[in-house]
Amino acid sequence: MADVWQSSMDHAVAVARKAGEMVRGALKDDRTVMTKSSAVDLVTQTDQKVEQLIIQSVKEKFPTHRFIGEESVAAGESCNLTDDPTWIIDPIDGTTNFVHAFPFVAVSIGFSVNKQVEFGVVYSCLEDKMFTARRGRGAFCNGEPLQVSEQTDIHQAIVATEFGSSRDPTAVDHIFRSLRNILCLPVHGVRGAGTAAINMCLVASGCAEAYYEIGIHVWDVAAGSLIVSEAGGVLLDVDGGDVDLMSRRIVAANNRTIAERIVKEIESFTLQRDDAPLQS
Ligand SMILES: O=P(O)(O)O[C@H]1[C@H](O)[C@@H](O)[C@H](O)[C@H](O)[C@@H]1O
Ligand SMILES: [Mg+2]
Ligand SMILES: [Mg+2]
Repeated sequence: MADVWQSSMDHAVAVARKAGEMVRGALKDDRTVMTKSSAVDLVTQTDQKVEQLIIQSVKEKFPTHRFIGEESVAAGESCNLTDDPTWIIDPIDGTTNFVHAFPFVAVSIGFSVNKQVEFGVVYSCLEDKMFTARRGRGAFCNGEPLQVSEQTDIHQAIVATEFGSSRDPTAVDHIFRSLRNILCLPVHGVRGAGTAAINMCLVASGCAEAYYEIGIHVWDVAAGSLIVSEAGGVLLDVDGGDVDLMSRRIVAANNRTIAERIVKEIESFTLQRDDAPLQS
């Protein structure tokens, strides 16, 4: 049966590739670092230019579609997911990596309809890996099918996580205690690529058993969440309930056994939701 969202997905792949070229081109040149929510929440002109490139090109082709873009939200746009077709964009996932030329940087584009992610595209542009997933039709990297790891023993797992961009001491204490719990299980290792989207693609590829983080935003994980689930993985909230992409918390794992084991070790905390009303 023809796929009603195929042309949108094709466009997402094409524009992610174009965006990736822009990111690669700017890697050595763009040193105009600005900050957002904290001194370590970085943004560059390239983040802003790439988001504009993606939004403009989508608007020309699909004028009725809506957008949630990281840099547009930073500039004051609302972050509400409606039932309308919505492009959820992180122009550079891994801006800190980009600024330091640390070689994991992604363009992440999720597309949701009726609040459900229909396709996800993560272009790891320095590795030239194009990760894609279409709901119900599997996940791929450069056209090759992806499958999560079969490991069910947490002691033989690699777990990915990040420290995030908050330096609030209470939040950092929670993060460290969770990390300590997980390290001391013990697990084989803890890793972090510096980007939520690539961490999730590593789970989808079977290279890591799980990824969890508190503090991410919907644009970090919209595309990656579908890539993980279409590769056979599971998504949970850090308290073990259903994942909520607006809640800023996620566990993505190869299977439920690993996901639930990790949940037991996470010291959870709550942050302001992405869709909280704007403060005037
Ligand atoms: O701001 P960008 O788009 O680079 O994304 C974020 C990462 O994806 C997080 O995992 C990570 O922990 C950081 O919070 C980082 O900000
Ligand atoms: Mg991001
Ligand atoms: Mg970003």
